[in-house]
Amino acid sequence: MSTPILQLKDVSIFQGGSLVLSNINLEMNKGDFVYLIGKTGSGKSSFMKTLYGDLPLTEGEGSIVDFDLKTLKEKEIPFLRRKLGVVFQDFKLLPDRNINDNLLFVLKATGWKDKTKMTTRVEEVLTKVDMKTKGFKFPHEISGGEQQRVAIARALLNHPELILADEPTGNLDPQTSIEVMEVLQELSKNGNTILMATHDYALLLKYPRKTLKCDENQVYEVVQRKS
Ligand SMILES: Nc1ncnc2c1ncn2[C@@H]1O[C@H](COP(=O)(O)OP(=O)(O)OP(=O)(O)O)[C@@H](O)[C@H]1O
Repeated sequence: MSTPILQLKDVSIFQGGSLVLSNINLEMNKGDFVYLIGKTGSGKSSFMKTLYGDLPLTEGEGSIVDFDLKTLKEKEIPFLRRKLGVVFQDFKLLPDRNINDNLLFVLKATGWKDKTKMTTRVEEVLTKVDMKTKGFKFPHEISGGEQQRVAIARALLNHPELILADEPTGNLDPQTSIEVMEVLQELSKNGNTILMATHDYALLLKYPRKTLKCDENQVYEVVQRKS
């Protein structure tokens, strides 16, 4: 059997010396889709930050895309991030360049050299999120939902083994949230592995998947009934 993409054993997460979450146990394998839910301040972002190396893992055991989170060194973090696709609530596109150049910038920064291959890859990921015809536009010239789709395309550039989406629909209206969710569902159907933090319960009901809830410093699985 192949090793899990993500494995957490008895992990506790701290912020500024205070316990945020304790006794987290989670295993994710290729193709899994898992939601992380919980109220504001319950620890979802701290959980995500631990996974992409922004918050050190000090208690428990954790491995992610073949990196050991407990022994992760500062200089390994860029290599970890290359195997992850991280999507944030606020898109984080560079405002001073168009969509194509936003994506090319990431490819250059991650070591791509061949111009033709780079252009092809940008087209491929923009096609996946249905944004191929808008690559010439600047971020301020497209809607919030479109910006988030571009941010998802950017996350896909280096064929991530795991996509971490932290409140990807947090800034979007309900209809646009569904459009972004459809993109994530399609990626999931095609074998991508996705962990998504959200407080949007309407999405959970519409797209039921395994759900972990952060509450009162604990993380536990919520059983959803499929209708
Ligand atoms: N840099 C920090 N230093 C100290 N405490 C922090 C820091 N960041 C977050 N916290 C605290 O950790 C707890 C969890 O915060 P976190 O941002 O992980 O929650 P969240 O569930 O993601 O909330 P939200 O939905 O508002 O983003 C909160 O009590 C918060 O005040």
